[in-house]
Formats: sequence, C-alpha cells, structure tokens
Amino acid sequence: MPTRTRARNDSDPFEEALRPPSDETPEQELIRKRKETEARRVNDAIQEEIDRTAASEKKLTTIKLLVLGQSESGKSTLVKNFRLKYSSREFRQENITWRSVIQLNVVHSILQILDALSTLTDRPSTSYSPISPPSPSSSFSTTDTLPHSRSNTNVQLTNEQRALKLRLSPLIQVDRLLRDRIGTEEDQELGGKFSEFVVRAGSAWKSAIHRQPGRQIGDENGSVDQISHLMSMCKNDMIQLWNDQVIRGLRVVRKLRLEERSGFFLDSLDRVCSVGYVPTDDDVIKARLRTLGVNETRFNVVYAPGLTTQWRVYDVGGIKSQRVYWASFFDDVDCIAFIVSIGAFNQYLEEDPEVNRLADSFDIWHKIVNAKLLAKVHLLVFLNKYDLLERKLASGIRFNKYITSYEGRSNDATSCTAYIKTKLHNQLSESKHEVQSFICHVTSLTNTTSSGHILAAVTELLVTKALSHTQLIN
Ligand SMILES: Nc1nc2c(ncn2[C@@H]2O[C@H](COP(=O)(O)OP(=O)(O)OP(=O)(O)O)[C@@H](O)[C@H]2O)c(=O)[nH]1
Ligand SMILES: [Mg+2]
Repeated sequence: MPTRTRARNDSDPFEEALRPPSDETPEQELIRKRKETEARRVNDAIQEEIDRTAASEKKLTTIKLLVLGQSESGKSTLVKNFRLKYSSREFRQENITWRSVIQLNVVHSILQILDALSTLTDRPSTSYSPISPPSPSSSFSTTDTLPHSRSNTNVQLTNEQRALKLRLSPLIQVDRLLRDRIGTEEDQELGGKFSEFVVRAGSAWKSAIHRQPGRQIGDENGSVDQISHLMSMCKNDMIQLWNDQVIRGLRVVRKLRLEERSGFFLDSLDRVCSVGYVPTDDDVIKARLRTLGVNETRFNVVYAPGLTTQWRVYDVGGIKSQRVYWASFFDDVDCIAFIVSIGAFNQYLEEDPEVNRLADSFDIWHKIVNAKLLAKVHLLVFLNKYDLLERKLASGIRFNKYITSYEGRSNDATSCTAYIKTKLHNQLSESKHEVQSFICHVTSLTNTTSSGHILAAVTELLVTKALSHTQLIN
C-alpha cells in the first residue's frame, strides 16, 4: 500500500535502529533511559574537555628564555632545576642515564688525585712525610703560590699509598669505558690531560646510553654491569684515598678544586659506587657535563586552569669560543637569564688563565646590556654559587684581594653580594638601551629546595608579564 511504502522510505535508518522495540517492558524502558542519560553525561563531559583543550591551546603563549654566563657558572644546573620543577616526570625518567656521567665525574676526580700523587717523590717509605693537612674548617687554599713547606720535594709516598695507587689503576679502564658509553669528545680548546669531558648538543647521548647498556658480568647471583662492578671493587680504596689527610693537603696545594665541580660525589662514594646505584634528583642536579653547542629544553607551566605557557629554554656553552653563537638568539627571545658565579671570585678562566672569573662576568654583562637587540627583553640575573662564596670568605679568603675596587669593605658574603649586585645594576643604568625589566636573585642552584622557590617566583612574574603583553590577563 502506498502509505506504508512511503513510511518505510522516509524513515531514518539510524532512528529506526535506535527506536525502542515495540514489545519493551516498563523495566527495560527504565534501564534503557538510564543508559541513555549516562551516555549523554559521558558525551557532554568529553565535549567539555575538547572545548577546554581548544580554549587552552588558544591561550598557549610561548616564552623563550636564553641562559647565558661563563663556563661553570651554573647555566645547565638552572635548566635542570626548571625541568625538575615543571617537568619532573620526564626529569626522573632520565635519572638512570645520568649514572654514567656521575660515575665519570667520580673517576675523573680520583684520576686527578692519582696524577697529583705521581708528581711526588717516588721513594719507598713506611711513614708519612711532613706535609701539613689543610685547616679543618676548609678545603680551600688561601694562597696563590705554593708555599715551600708544601712543595712536592718534601713529600714521599708511603708503601700503603703506593699500593693504593696500584689497586686503583683499573679506574683508567673504567674511564675509557664510560667515555665510550656516553660518547664524550675531547675538549679541543682546553686540551690537557684532565680537561673536562664534553658532549656536543644534539648528540642524543641519553638514548645512546640506553641503546648500549654495556658489558654485563655474571655469576650465580645474577649479572651486573661491568663498570658498576669495577667501581664497587675500587670503592673502599677510593674512600681511603679521599680521606687520606696527607693527600688532602696535596689537593689543596694543587688547587684541584674538586669540591666545586665533579668532586661533589667524593663525600658519597659509598653510595655512588655501589652496584645498584640509582642517582637521586640532587645527584642529577649536581652532575657536571660541559655544554658544547646549544641545547633546547621545552616544558609547560600551567598558570591557571586553561592558561598554559610553553617555555623554550636555550642553554649554551659558556667557554669563550662558544660565546660567538649567543648573539644569533638575541632577537628572538623574551627573556635572558644571566648567571654569575659569585663563588668564583678568586678563580681564573680555564681557557684564559689571566682573566678573573668575576671580572669576566662583568665584561659579559656589559656586552649584554649594551646589545641593541636586547632592548625588548626581560633580564634576569642569578648571582649563583652563594654557598661557595660564603664558605670561601669564612675560610679567610679576602674578596678585595681579587676585586680590588671592593677596597676595605667588610669581608662577609652579604656585603660582597650587595657590592656585585650594585655593580651590575650600575652597568645596566649606564646602558643607552632600556630593557623590559630587571630581576636579580641570589642562588645556590645545587640546593633544589631554595632554587625551587626562586624559580616559582621568577616564572610567575615572567608569565604574568608575557600574558599581560598578549592581553590574556590584565
Ligand atoms: N657549590 C655549588 N656548585 C654549583 C652551583 N651551581 C652549579 N654548581 C656546579 O657547578 C658546576 C658547573 O655547573 P654547570 O651548570 O654545568 O655550568 P655551565 O654554566 O652550564 O657550564 P658550561 O656548560 O661549561 O658553559 C656543576 O658541577 C654544578 O653542579 C651552586 O650554586 N653551588
Ligand atoms: Mg652547561
């Protein structure tokens, strides 16, 4: 019949499929309606999430931060602190890959001490020769020149020290294995037997470590990584070497500065050289790996629900020859973080031993504030390594011996820091360019707790400025 035919043709197949069966009971109808309500609720929630994401993506502002400063000032340490705070899951996933770097930091320090031992008169003796150990309050040298009483000719190795040296010789092999595993390069510029190892930016050393887990040594209790095995075998001897008072005296004389960089781990040898060692967050923050090239790190900072900023942080190499690459970033960044190692006031550049490190920082700062391209950036200064400044001044090192313009002012960390800050501020005021803003913080970036608070304040401020600029907030 025509009517029935039309009805069948006009009907929507979807509607037909969804139409309740004609013999539906009241209970089935109730269940069906409940399911429909639940499906609608889920659907609405999904739609809401899609709308929220779309809205937040619209509000995703990118903040580009360039980190500058001389080598060893703490640039990479700042970036690691950022990652720990804002990208902690990814940061922690990588902790295990830093183990090889930390092991290399340890081995590098120990080999430096052994090398210093080799310079001693190599005559057998059963007792320690007179060499004064460092003052118990400090491991820093307060002298610039070698005092005669500490010269090498006055020192003899004991038989025990000789045996120690021999027992630690497998570390030479460990050093080679670790360098292969990480893929380090020789430092072309600094050269030298114990120059720091470097890894070029973009070399993907972390994934390379995952790809080649290293040789495993097996026994009935399972297998262990060969490097960890060798390090744990040498552990007690390394501890003995590090705690030897005579050798400590020698370290001071040779100004190995171990406590200030790769030597961080020498007070934790028992833990760090154990077979199952997994680096903690603090260990990763302290691990030293010189930067060569430019590393880009990205993370998001959620400012408020639906208001996210994407950060792109550029970490550059700070050694003099690397500084030529800095300028290419200048016109494209919103903010520059300049790191000054105030704890290095009594040190000289490794690549230019005539140049005092703090004077070098003032020089870099002068160039930054006078660069025309920087007129529109926010300037952020971190007066870093405050912990070292405090320790050095407390040990009797005089600030005005290195920074003569400081004259007769008080030799305490607060006054010295205030002086440095004023100097930087004056340099900025003398510049003919105006910057967007200038913020200065005193930091000890190896202390993750205090750094975390500072970074929170800094990001909040910069995000507010960036977003008010884009008119997303007032
Ligand atoms: N004691 C102390 N050590 C610090 C501090 N900040 C960084 N360091 C250590 O100083 C060393 C150098 O830090 P890096 O962050 O690698 O220095 P960098 O500026 O990136 O150096 P380059 O890559 O050579 O340009 C590392 O061993 C850090 O752990 C600090 O506030 N106090
Ligand atoms: Mg670096």
